[in-house]
Amino acid sequence: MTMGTAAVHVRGLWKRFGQQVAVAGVDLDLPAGKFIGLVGPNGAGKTTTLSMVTGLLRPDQGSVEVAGHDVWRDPVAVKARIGVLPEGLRLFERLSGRELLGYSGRLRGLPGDEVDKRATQLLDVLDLAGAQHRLVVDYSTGMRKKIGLAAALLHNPEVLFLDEPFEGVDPVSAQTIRGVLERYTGSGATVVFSSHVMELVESLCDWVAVMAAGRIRATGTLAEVRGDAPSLQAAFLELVGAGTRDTASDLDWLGGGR
Ligand SMILES: Nc1ncnc2c1ncn2[C@@H]1O[C@H](COP(=O)(O)OP(=O)(O)OP(=O)(O)O)[C@@H](O)[C@H]1O
Repeated sequence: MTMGTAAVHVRGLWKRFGQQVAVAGVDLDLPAGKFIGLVGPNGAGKTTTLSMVTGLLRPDQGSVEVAGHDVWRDPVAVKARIGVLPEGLRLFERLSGRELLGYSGRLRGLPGDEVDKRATQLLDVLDLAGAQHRLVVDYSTGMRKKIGLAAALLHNPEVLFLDEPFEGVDPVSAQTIRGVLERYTGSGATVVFSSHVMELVESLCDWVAVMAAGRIRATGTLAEVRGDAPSLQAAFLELVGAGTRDTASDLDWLGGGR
């Protein structure tokens, strides 16, 4: 696909869980070649939206195209072109890091020697070379995110989806992940990641979509979404209509040692 077109094109997306409306009519065009943040408070519908966009959860209504292909009519074409690091990532715990990459690469149809070459490079860049023969079950949270990221990147996808990729990751690993992602978008690929940490989104993304209560509240470049507000955080609080609840008097019993 060419630069300037939409990497993700969503129309009229809905998802209900019983009475709970998780996603309430989302329209979204995410530009290709950008580092994109999907931001919103807890429960905004980010994970539900990303699950529907990546073909993991069937929408009640609406259509999704990724890299020019319909996610629900042409799932194989879409899955070949995307990488996903889902929330609460499940990994094959009894494989070593290297075995996990070997397995992922073969599932993606890559030849064995190519998988080996790419796995060695990814393990190296992500600082996992020393732990490559340890079982994934013994990996720390940050190591799990990194090996999950390596598995999601192995087949060089056009679009990479990451649900809270920095949660539970220390600053050194975060910097490593960030370097890999910046290099990847620098070559024209698209990253879409969800987060509720505004500082992170502000420092990483060129483009953001703000979500609250199942709807998209704003989209555009950081400058466009920030507008006149002093920070993305301030713009965000205004957009999602955060109340000025008096927490201090609500919790008058808390603190002070007596
Ligand atoms: N499987 C499910 N069954 C019932 N309700 C669900 C389910 N998945 C999500 N929800 C509800 O849908 C809403 C949106 O949830 P979602 O996980 O998409 O939000 P989120 O923006 O990713 O939040 P967070 O930042 O806390 O992960 C929430 O109210 C949640 O309780």
